[in-house]
Amino acid sequence: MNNAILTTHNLNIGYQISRKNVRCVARDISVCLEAGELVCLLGPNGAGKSTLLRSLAGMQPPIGGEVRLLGDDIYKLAPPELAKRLSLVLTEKVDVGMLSAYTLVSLGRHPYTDWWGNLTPEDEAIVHWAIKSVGALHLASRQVSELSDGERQKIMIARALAQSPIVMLLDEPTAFLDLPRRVEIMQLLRQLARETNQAILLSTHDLDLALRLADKVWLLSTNGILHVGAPEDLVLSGAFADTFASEGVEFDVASGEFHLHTSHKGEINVRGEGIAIVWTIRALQRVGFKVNQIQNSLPISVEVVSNSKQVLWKITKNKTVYTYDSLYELIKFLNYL
Ligand SMILES: Nc1ncnc2c1ncn2[C@@H]1O[C@H](COP(=O)(O)OP(=O)(O)OP(=O)(O)O)[C@@H](O)[C@H]1O
Repeated sequence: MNNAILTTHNLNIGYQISRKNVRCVARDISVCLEAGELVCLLGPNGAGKSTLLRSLAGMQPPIGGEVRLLGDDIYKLAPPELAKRLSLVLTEKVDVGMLSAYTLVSLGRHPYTDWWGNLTPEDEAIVHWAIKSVGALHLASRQVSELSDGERQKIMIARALAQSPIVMLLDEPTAFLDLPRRVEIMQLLRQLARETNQAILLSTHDLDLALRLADKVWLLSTNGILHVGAPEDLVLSGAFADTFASEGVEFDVASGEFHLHTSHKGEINVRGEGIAIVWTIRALQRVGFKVNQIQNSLPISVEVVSNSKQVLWKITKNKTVYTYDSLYELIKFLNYL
């Protein structure tokens, strides 16, 4: 079934840097955004994520190719019609003066209101619904300038929702937020895509969250190629590791995490159960040990002994047993070996 809302054909994006010279950032992009999907646009710094979002939003003419929104060329749509179909949330903090959160969200109804911007009861209901959908009814009467970054981001999303678009584009909506707020905003956007059947595309540097929450990933590499697929498809194809390969850091396909290159310190046996063993393994890997949970014949072994009150680490080296009550002390001991 094809639920494509926004499609691109052989799109080349970039900048006209002089009369004769063009800087092409990415080329030959033929993709589509589908109804009800949350798509995360990932890529290293400078890959062209913001350029792509602006090009899809009709704010920056492409160097070649086309962007179609419900079949219409986006660059030929009249601005009011475009605003009814597409909303854009940018990262920059906008100076909105003394506006209340409610008033800011109600500006999202601008494409539908009369010349004076009067809201009908139906507009008011949509504004109320948008604020409620992002869980921000308690913020409605507050001044936007007094809101925290996370609170303001919710209000900006509500404003975009109030526009009743079919596509929402967001440039780094989780920048400046702490981890719980980032998870909350990403989950909210995924839920909104499902409930409103909108297509939502957001750029982010939150690779871990995108891997866990996105229906689809658009992965833009620095050579201007866009890889598209389920997050797991891009991990399995190696596109993820290749795109983020850099000196000192590598993507671990097995764990889905990025690891720093650390000098290899040797292999170590680890035994034990429960959550303490998980964090013991992480601590040992962090400092460069290869952990073995099966073999028992290695020169160094660690046993994690835990009860409801205490965790102890018993380390055996050359038949001598040393006991520590913190991973910090255990690692310190291993670093001296
Ligand atoms: N106005 C401009 N004129 C010419 N080149 C530009 C302009 N704006 C950006 N660029 C270049 O285009 C490339 C892509 O920039 P863009 O901001 O789209 O990347 P990004 O993936 O969003 O980066 P980041 O993750 O750092 O925000 C970069 O090489 C940048 O230097």
